Amino acid sequence: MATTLPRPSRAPLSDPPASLPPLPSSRPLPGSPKTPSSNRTVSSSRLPTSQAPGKAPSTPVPPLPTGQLTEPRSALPTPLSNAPLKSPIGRTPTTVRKVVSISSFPQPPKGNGRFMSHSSSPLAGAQTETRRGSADTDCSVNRETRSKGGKMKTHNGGVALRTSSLPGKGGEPRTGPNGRGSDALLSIPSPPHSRSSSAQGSDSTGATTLDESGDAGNKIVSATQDAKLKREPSNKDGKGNVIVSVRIRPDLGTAEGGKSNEWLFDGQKSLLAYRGREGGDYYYDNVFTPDDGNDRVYASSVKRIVRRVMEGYHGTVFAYGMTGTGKTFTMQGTDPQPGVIPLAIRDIFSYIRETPRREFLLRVSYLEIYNEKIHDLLAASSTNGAAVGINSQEEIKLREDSKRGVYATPLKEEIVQSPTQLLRVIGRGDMARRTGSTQFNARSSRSHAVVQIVIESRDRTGGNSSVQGGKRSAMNPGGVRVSTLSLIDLAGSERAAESKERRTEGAHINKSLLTLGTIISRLSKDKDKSGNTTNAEDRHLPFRDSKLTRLLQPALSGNSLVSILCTVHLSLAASPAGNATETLNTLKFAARAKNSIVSHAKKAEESYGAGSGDAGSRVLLERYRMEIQDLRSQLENQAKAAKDVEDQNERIKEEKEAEQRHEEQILEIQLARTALKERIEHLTRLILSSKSTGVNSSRSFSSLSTRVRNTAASSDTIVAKPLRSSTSHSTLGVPRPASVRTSSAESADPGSPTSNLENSPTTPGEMGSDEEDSVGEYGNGRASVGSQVRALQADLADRNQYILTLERRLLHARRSSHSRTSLQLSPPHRMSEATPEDNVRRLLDEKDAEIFDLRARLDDKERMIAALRTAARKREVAEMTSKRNHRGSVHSRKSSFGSSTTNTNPVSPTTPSSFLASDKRLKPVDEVTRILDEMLQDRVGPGTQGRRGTVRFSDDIKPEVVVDDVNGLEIVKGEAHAM
Ligand SMILES: Nc1ncnc2c1ncn2[C@@H]1O[C@H](COP(=O)(O)OP(=O)(O)OP(=O)(O)O)[C@@H](O)[C@H]1O
Repeated sequence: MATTLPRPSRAPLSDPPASLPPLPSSRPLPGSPKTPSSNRTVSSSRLPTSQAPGKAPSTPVPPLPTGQLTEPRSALPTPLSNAPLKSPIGRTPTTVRKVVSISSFPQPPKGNGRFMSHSSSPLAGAQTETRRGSADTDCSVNRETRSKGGKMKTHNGGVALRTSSLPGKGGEPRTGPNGRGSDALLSIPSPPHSRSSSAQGSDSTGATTLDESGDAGNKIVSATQDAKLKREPSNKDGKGNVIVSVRIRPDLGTAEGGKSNEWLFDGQKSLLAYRGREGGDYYYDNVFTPDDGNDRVYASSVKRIVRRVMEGYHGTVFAYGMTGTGKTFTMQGTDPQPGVIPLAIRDIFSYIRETPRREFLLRVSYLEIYNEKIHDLLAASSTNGAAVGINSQEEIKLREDSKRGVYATPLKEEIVQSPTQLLRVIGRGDMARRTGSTQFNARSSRSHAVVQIVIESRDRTGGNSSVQGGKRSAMNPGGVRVSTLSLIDLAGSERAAESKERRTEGAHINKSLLTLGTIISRLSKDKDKSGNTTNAEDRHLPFRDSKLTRLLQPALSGNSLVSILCTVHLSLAASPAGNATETLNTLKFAARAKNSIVSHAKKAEESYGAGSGDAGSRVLLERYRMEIQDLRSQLENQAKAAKDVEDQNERIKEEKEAEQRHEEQILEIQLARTALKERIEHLTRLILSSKSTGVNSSRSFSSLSTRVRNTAASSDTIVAKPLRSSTSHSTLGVPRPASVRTSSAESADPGSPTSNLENSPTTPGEMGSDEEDSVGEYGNGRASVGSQVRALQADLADRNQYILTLERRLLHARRSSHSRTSLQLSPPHRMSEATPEDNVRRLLDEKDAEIFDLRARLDDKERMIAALRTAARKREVAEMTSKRNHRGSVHSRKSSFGSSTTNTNPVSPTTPSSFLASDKRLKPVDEVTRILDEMLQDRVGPGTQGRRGTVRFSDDIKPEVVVDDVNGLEIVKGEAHAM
């Protein structure tokens, strides 16, 4: 079985590190040991060709000693049955000078590969079946550009090497042209000290694997170890933690260089061979032919890393190569052919869309290292493509942090939310980047440009919430994971330039690239069991010798997944200018990188809280979440406070309104009381007291008593009918019974009607019996005075009661009036115009006017009452006088004089004859009183203008005018009813 086959020996990558990359001078780099080519040369003619294609050898082959130079291929016990290398013109290449042994390189893809010389590439389309997967296609299925026939193309287009021994599709064992039977190596375990180990279950190349758990580093077998070390299973997809690819730039139809049969490549086998001096076969994870577009380059070498970055790993992609070979084209691309950066951005956002359970925050920075100085390309504004103010920037330094690693500061970072925005930001940085014309590139990048996309992500549902002492609930999302994708377009290495500026730039560029090469080279040196380099000098890795290597330190030290895209231009390499060395150096750099970078990339840990220090505070997602929480609670508090204030204002407003209403009511009551008191005083003054002139006459009192009795007897209704009833009768339009108001009670207190009420007779019977008692007790005029006083007191009590009623009604009227006024003011437009003060003022004015009106009317009526009282008093006096006279005449007639009763109209000295003359026309006092009451009712009826409760005469009852001749007053009589 092929699995027992030992590995064929490999030529070690023993080229001196100093030779990579080349210095601008054309002279060989010092200390650049050369492996004797004779020992390394394999004549293609000596390669076994007899074996049938696809057939693996059955004979086990012992491994060659480590470091041993390759034997001629024909001598190798290799299962290969390589076809002879042929030039397109049928010339068999004489030698394959060196077989570059990269033990961990991925195996060539299945199928019938075919080596092609570079120059044949334009024709390759006719011979190859190109089935490039879209950029979305997974790498493992995307390498379907298959050249039929297993031919290796030469640069000038010839078929150089037939790799008929390669297996076809279907996972058959496959051997490389140099005898690397992948399956042959499967069962050989890696030694403990091997730097090349694959994580279990990882999907990677034999050399580098992605360690999902992040524990085991993935190691690369150095070339020197290659022969003796056992091989890891090789992954045909060539994907791992470190992916090294070489891209061959197509000729663009210009006379850029020469054609050569010395350069051969086979994209299918990821092989690039140089048949010239110091040449050899170089295997990589990918060799992209000139036919391969950016999408294929991305899908095979970067896509997987981008996905891993989204999952929490750090990733670094950089393009390396001499000037004009297509680094910028590969990284940026063009509109029809977007490069790695735009394709990565597209995938980043696709991943975000496909992962709803996590939330993301993206920020981007863009810097360039120009002449060993770092410039922020986003901080510099650009005008018409020219960087403005880039030189006046604050110096950007590199710092190191245990969490962040090496980083540039201060550096502007922009938060981006869409692919378009991200592309726009990067495009802005591109505008600010330095470019210049070189010998091989009209628009050459003169600086190393680093786009850094920081991805913060967090599980929305809380993730492993228990880690925080169980305090985090589902409401609190999980910890924040921060990963970084660095996309680097290095400046091109260049030989001596003509202009001074270009030379200075070139010197810096080459120095940094040289340092990078040195580090890569030293990393690939032999290591002892503990992983230390055996050579003491090689233990020192000069990361600090250049800004570029310092910045790349975390990635080169294994913290990151790495994809190196090396670009070559074989036409240039074959040009008479002698760029073959440069191209070779690029290939060697790529080979060493593949062989030396140990990536033990781990998923970034999730962090909780904003943390402390710069590293912690950079977790913007967490900071923003906390800020959002903080702002939310502030908002809630403010809303609560606002509501409290609103409630308080409402309460204050209500209290003010209530207070105002209360004040208004008090004012109204006071006004009403004042008015009523005044009226009572008036009325009290009008009522005759016992001390009044004329009342103290005994004759008068006796006659008064008689009159009262007579009046009471003549009337069906009893005196001292409470005015309450009178009022209600009046209101209902029913004629009120007459009341007797014939005397005054000096002691009556208008302010305390209750006390008067208590003493006042409430029933007609009481009143009547009192009168009778009084008459009976005294039997003269004096006896009736007491009765009169009681009657007056009763009358006063009634009036007080009446006042109370009036007060209530007045209050009620005010309220109704107030509410009507409010309603009138209520329309929105008026409300918005009138302030509450205006309303109150207007209301007060109305009330004042009303009070004034009422007072005026009250005055009128009081004057009328006064006149009527006077008239009534005179009439009563006259009556009493006439009765006394009558009794006297009867008595005298009965006794001695026998005087006649014909004189019915005796003239009293106190009674004017005119009053007596008008006796017939005068109406009883109680009727007048009733009219007055009704008039008073009119005064206090509901409504300010007496609309309701106003006393009106009905149409069918004509008011009767009684003329008081004594006072010259006209008294209107008539049955009234409330309207
Ligand atoms: N694969 C390719 N297909 C088509 N054109 C390409 C390809 N690669 C490079 N080119 C073209 O070659 C020219 C030089 O390429 P580019 O500027 O990318 O080289 P570079 O390596 O970035 O050079 P420098 O280091 O000087 O910046 C450009 O015009 C570019 O469009």
